[in-house]
Amino acid sequence: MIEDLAFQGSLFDGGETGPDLAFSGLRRLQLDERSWVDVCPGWLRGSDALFDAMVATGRFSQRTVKMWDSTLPEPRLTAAFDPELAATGPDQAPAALRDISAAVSARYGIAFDRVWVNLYRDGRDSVAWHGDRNRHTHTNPLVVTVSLGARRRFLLRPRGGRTAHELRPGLGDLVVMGGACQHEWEHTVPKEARAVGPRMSITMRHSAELAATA
Ligand SMILES: O=C(O)CCC(=O)C(=O)O
Ligand SMILES: [Fe+2]
Repeated sequence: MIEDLAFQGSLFDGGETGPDLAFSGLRRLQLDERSWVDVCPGWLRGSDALFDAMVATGRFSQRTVKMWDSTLPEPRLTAAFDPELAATGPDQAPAALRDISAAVSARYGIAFDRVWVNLYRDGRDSVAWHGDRNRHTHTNPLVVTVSLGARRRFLLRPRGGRTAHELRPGLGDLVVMGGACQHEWEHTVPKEARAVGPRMSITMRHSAELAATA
């Protein structure tokens, strides 16, 4: 099944993988006075090759989530990677992860050293409305997402409110959530009834605290 996903991933954005160090086309969506989302369409060239290389690591698995009294399988696959160990260490992660992490770290002035990758196999895979858990350990954390493969809806709403923004990241698009986004807003990748190809999201977070001025 995973091999099928790799094949389908190769239909979109071919060529050699590399981030756009100029971040050309980046625009900031100001959600309110305290929260924002940066969007840079097509930021990662050759995103297909990375999609395939990530699948080939064979590191994806299905975690479980606790819902009230029961434990359920999460409706997506996930894998953790250490960008420092990319290509060299036992992690066997594609070298592109290190380049991506270096590029966003330089741009945003903080080391993105925590990498989680999500694989939405089809429209049945999803993630429910949430703010990322690093909001409990960090003030106004930045959360970077690089999307590979098919476009999926990515929605934002004020915590507990109505959907206010819809993005459709895929194909190497970069999305960065910042300001109070994790505290005061929620995001989701909802299930889709129509046929959708597989999408992968590389999420990067920082373990250090941001400088007060950032
Ligand atoms: O797949 C995405 O773009 C979002 C993933 C996400 O929100 C998360 O893993 O916390
Ligand atoms: Fe999230």
